[in-house]
Formats: sequence, structure tokens, C-alpha cells
Amino acid sequence: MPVVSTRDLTKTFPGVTALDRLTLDVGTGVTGLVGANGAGKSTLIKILLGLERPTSGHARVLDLDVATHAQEIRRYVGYMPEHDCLVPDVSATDFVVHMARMAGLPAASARERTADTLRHVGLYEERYRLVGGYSTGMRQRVKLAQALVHDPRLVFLDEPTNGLDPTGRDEMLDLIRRIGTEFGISVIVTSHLLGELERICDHVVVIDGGRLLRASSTAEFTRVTPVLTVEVVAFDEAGPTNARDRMGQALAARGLRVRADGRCLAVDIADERTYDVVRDTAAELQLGLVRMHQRRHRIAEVFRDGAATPESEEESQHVGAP
Ligand SMILES: Nc1ncnc2c1ncn2[C@@H]1O[C@H](COP(=O)(O)OP(=O)(O)OP(=O)(O)O)[C@@H](O)[C@H]1O
Repeated sequence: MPVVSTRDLTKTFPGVTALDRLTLDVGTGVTGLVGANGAGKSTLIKILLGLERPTSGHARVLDLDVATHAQEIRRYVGYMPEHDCLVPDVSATDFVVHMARMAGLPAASARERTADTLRHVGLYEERYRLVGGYSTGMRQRVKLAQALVHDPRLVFLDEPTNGLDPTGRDEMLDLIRRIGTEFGISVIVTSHLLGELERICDHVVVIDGGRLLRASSTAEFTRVTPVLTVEVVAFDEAGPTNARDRMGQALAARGLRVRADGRCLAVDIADERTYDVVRDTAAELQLGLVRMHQRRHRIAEVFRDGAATPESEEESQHVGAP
């Protein structure tokens, strides 16, 4: 059973179509919802939580209709909003206990669950300090804790790494991954930073202008392609592009299909001997072989090309065609 499914979901604001007949099924696990600013990610989450009404179309969360079961849905679902929702002059404990009570937990279990959850997000030692004195990373963790405190089956995390430095971002991503793997809670996480989602998500959904661009497993997005990325350097004074082009021409003369790919060459793998041909050609031309590895699709290519094909115009430009 999908945790979220939408059918022809449309939301218009005056002059703006935020969601445009979006039809989508999201399964269990950690799913990344990717889109540029204004793509419609937050609007979708708000509709799924029953906080916004769709203009037309249908949506179900955990098999419950958002139009008729919004309150029940919120009992089973946690939500970490994008913007700051914290009260500065209360402690993390008081805030999270309050949110647990709002979610319907009795006082004793609200306190117990709050202590557990703050420990999981790494704030146990600091739990009685006022939130107003917290760093951005700590504030994001409090927001995450309140989304988890009532033991939901599904959490929506809206841009959880916003404003974090690289270390804080890595820690937050690890935490999100653990929510999915250790606690078995399904996660839908939005981000405009594609690399993050490659790291932690099982599935990726890409929306653009309120429409579905692509939905598939991360493995499918980043699968290995039958193309070698090759980078060479010259030991003489010739520049890096010159070395790349000399190598490209020599490989093409040996019957390989080669394209320029920035500083590198993209070489189609004809068979197992392709690796040897590349190595021997570099040696013959007295070029240093900096790298030679099989290429992976990148999620970013979905945005650049409008479809997840590895061949952009730049990459298709042939060098040294015989
Ligand atoms: N309450 C609203 N009134 C009018 N327009 C809105 C409203 N909420 C969203 N929009 C518009 O709908 C579009 C989608 O917005 P949304 O916030 O869902 O995008 P997003 O993908 O979450 O982007 P961001 O990461 O910038 O929040 C945008 O053009 C936005 O300006």
C-alpha cells in the first residue's frame, strides 16, 4: 500500500498554479521530494496534511482520504515545517511535551516520549535549555523531535537541512536515514539540494512547475551507465584541454566513441578491452591517466535535461571524430 497517493491533484492560487494534475504514488521508506523553489513541494505537503484544500483532484495518506480524514491523518503523521515554528522562551523539553500532548499523548507518556526523542536527535544534555539560545542546527533538531514524538508512521520533513553548515547537514541527513532504517518510519523529505537525496533516499520524486517530472528508485536514477569517464593530463606544457583532445582523437582513431565532458572524456564501453585501450593510449601519448571510472547517472541530470538521460549537448559534442 502506498503511504501517499494523489490523483490529478491541482492547486491554484490567484495567478499561480502550484500543483498541476499531479498523479503520484509514494511507497514506504525514505523518499526525496525534489524541486526548485516554487515547484510546489510545500503546497503538496500542506494538502496531504489537510492544511490546504486542493482546487481539484484527490489525495490519500496511509490510505485515508485527506478531504474527509485530515484529523486522523495528523495522528499518524509527523510534520517538520520549513520555517521556524519554535517559541524562544521555553525549553526543548517543554515545547516537545506540549506538541506531544497536542498529538493526544497522556501527560506521563508525553514526558517519557519527549526524553526518548530528544535523546535520539542528540539534544538530551541540552533539553532544559531555552530554545532561544540554541544554534540553527539544534533548532532544526527540536523541530525534528516534535515531528517524531507521537511515534508517527510517516513524517514529512520540509527542507530539514536549511541553514545548516556542512557538518550539521551531514548529521541531519544521518538522523533522517536512521528514522527510516532503525525506527521503520516512512519519510518524505524535501530538498533543492540534489546530492543530499542521492545519499539518503530509497526513492526520488521530482516535481517541476507543479507537475511530476519523474518518480523512481534512487538506484535507478544513479545507475551505472556503459560509459567511462576518463581524465588525462599532459606532463609537457600543453594545457589540459589539449591533452583531452589528443587523447580523444587517439581513442576515436582506435574505433571508440568519445565525447568531451568538461575536462574529461566520456568513452562508450564497447567491451572489456576498452579499459586496456584507454590505458595503453594514454601511455603511448605519454599522458597521465588521472581517472578512469564507470559513469553514474546523477539526479541533477533530470533538471538539466528535462529527463534522466546522461547525454546533454555538451556531452554529445564529439571530439576527434575520425
Ligand atoms: N498561500 C499562497 N498564496 C499564493 N501563492 C502561493 C501560496 N502558497 C504557495 N504559493 C505559490 O505556489 C507556488 C508553489 O509554492 P510552494 O511553496 O509549494 O513551492 P516549494 O516547491 O515548496 O518552494 P519553496 O522551497 O520555495 O517553498 C509558488 O509560485 C508560490 O509562490
